[in-house]
Amino acid sequence: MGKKSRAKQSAKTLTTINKNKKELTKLAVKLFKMCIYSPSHQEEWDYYLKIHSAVENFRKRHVDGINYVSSTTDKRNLSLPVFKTWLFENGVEQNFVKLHDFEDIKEFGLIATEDIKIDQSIVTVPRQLMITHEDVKTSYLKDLIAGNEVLSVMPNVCLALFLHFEKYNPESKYKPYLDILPREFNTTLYFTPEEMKYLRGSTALSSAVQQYKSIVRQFTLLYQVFNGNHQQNDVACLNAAGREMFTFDAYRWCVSAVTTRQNKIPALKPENADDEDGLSTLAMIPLWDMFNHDIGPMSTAYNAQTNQLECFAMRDFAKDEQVTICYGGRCNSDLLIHNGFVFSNNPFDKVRIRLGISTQDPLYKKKVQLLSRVKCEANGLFAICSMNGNLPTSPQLLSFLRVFHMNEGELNEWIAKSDTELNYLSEVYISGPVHFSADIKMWEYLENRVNLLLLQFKKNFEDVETLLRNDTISSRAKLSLKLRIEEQRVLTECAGFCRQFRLDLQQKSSNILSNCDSDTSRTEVEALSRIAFEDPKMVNMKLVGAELAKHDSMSTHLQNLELNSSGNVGEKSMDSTEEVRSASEATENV
Ligand SMILES: C[S@@+](CC[C@H](N)C(=O)[O-])C[C@H]1O[C@@H](n2cnc3c(N)ncnc32)[C@H](O)[C@@H]1O
Repeated sequence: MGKKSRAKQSAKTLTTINKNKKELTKLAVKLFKMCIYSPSHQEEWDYYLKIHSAVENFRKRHVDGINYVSSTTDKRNLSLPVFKTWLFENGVEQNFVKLHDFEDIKEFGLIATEDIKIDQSIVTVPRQLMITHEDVKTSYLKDLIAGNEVLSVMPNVCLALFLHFEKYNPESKYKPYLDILPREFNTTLYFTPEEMKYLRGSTALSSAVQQYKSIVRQFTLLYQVFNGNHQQNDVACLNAAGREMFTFDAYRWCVSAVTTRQNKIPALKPENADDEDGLSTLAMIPLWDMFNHDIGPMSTAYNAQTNQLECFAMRDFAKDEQVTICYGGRCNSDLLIHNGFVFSNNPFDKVRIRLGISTQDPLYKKKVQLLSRVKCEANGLFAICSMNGNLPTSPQLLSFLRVFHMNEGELNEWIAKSDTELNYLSEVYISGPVHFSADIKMWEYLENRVNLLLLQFKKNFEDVETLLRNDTISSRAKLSLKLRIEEQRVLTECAGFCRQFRLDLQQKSSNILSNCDSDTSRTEVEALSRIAFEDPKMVNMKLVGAELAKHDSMSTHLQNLELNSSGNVGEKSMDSTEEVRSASEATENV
């Protein structure tokens, strides 16, 4: 080809690229607008299909226009030797554990090189090796973060973006770490509609769609920042390959790397902290984030004197056994959406069910008034918890159900009570005057509601076990199905509890009534009721209720590190389904 025709050809290519870019920017704007919409529960599946298809269209066009060869090998284990040397050279200590490739499940983890005793120190990671939000804020992303509405309030988005730019930084000090990370994840951001469809009928679908929508919205916003016509210095100074390679796939990879591995550690300077208390900052912690999860005590702490993270064995481990840590009390839907796995018989599991007071209810206003005094939504999602020897109901659910069932007289009586007295509404057994008939109705209602959900599931998934054995169904689809099976377990336990508790109440109620006649005063009935509930089981339930309430109001503690998987890389402004979560859950969301 001659000089002239080569020049003509490259001018033509440039025009095509620019045209493609313009079209992509238009598409990004359109996608962004689609993601502002909040679909109703009924619309949510069709809405998800619509966004998913638009994203696929965008992905295809975008990737077609990119010509970049990654320096990272497809095989993760080829990066292991360099990673190990990097850890050693940077002062990471590993005692009695080594990295292992569990090829059959496509996961890395750690195994014991000899017998390990509980509380033995197994891994120590110096702070300099971690990627913290505190550091990201002062990195080359500093100006961009400070001037961007989303980035300035969302530490996890900043971490994701930093991972992205470091991946395309040939000089990155974190390269050995980035190269060892999984090539893709099983978070629901990677699910196709075919894999997601098994979540239909579960409120986990709403959370998964909400997460998908938030990430698409963030992506389209950032895409416009990196591809705008008039780039400010804060963007123009960033690595060109990083900007060019900012695809949806790249972003969901970074987001998933963050949600599956992020953690909170104490901030060095309170003014740099992510929380209002000035305490913590988000961090990615190499090697420690290679531990897989099992149930057990929290066994990692941050040593503020040495500025390193110290991990101890949460139990005894035999030589060659996989060494695990506990990620904390996550329910399975959060684990699936943010961590890409489901844990069987998870004692921290909970299933959120949708409940609401109808606006047509003549007592709607009074019920809303009373509910707002106990900080409970009149319409939203309420948790049914895995029992694990405790109660299946959260304090919020109990308050809601009691208010939901009140007649006008009861509502007036309760509205007149002090805030302290209103706390009784969230106790499993209300001390003081016992409202038998209302509580019997309440437990019966919950039992019926839960049984209805169980029936629906049976109708839709007649033979779920066969589906799980079916080789033509993808492993991600099987994760959705596994979640549904776990939900069934939690709901079945709850229905059993409601039934037993209601029968107990009915029995006690009839015992009391048989000791009364028309002359028995209200005070005497109340005294009899109290005696009826003084049996060990009821007293025990009351204690459990109080314990649970205490637990619910606890936020994650800093010194005991939890893998902070439920910290959504979602927008700060949560939609209505998120807002109704209990206070403890809200604090977990970064
Ligand atoms: C912090 S990383 C642990 C290291 C990870 N296995 C790897 O290969 O890099 C968390 C991820 O490990 C996997 N994982 C951890 N615990 C698990 C478990 N109990 N069952 C299944 N997968 C698990 C999930 O993919 C999760 O997103």
